[in-house]
Amino acid sequence: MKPLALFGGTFDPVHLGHLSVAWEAAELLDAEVRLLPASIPPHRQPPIASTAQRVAILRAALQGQSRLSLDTRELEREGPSFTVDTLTGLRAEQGARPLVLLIGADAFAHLASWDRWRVLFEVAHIGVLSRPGVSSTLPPELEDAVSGRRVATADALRDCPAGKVIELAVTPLEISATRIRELLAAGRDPRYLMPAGVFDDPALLAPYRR
Ligand SMILES: Nc1ncnc2c1ncn2[C@@H]1O[C@H](COP(=O)(O)OP(=O)(O)OP(=O)(O)O)[C@@H](O)[C@H]1O
Ligand SMILES: O=C(O)c1ccc[n+]([C@@H]2O[C@H](COP(=O)([O-])O)[C@@H](O)[C@H]2O)c1
Repeated sequence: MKPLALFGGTFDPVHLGHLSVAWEAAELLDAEVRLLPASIPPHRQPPIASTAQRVAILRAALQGQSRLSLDTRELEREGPSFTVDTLTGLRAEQGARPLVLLIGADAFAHLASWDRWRVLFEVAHIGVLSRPGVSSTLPPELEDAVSGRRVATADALRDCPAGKVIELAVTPLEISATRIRELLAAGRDPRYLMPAGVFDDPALLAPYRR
């Protein structure tokens, strides 16, 4: 069975960096990949756009392809969107199917601060997406937890449902939602940093314009 990979984020807003790495992860892992917007991201300021606005941008961004889809389960839960709760729910739903949590290298370096973070390895594999300017050196506590779990090939993720860590060397794209918010707030048009469909409806990016 194809692994199911979840790519969580605030997506405030989604950009071509997200979509490109998610697409490459789908290819490298031969997996179904779902983008998983957080309702209340646990470790940052609340998003600028509302949940409905972020979802509308995601839907526009995903049009015209069928490899990446949207999973809105975190938006239906109250309180902070703890990833461990989401993956535990998915594990119950998906049986022994391999699950892969996709995380950018910057977010992965902070994994040891996540809620019940050691449980994550019991419910899913982790796919770490390289990101420009982010070192692969981990804090000692996280390195201890990860060493012994690393695998080099995607095939190794199919042998068991959870517990492995794979580094995915994706094409570096130095795009961030922070930069896109800055450009929009300054009245600029980040047209080629975002998927074309998002610009078809000017209302979609209105929350970020001043
Ligand atoms: N250009 C990129 N390359 C690789 N991973 C990325 C890239 N942009 C975002 N990610 C990863 O996508 C996930 C969701 O990120 P998020 O929605 O916070 O986007 P962001 O661009 O980092 O946003 P912000 O600038 O608001 O912090 C995280 O795991 C993050 O590391
Ligand atoms: O579960 C946690 O404690 C936790 C702490 C920080 C981040 N996360 C998740 O990591 C993903 C990326 O977060 P962010 O803040 O980089 O957009 C998103 O799915 C968050 O819900 C999860």
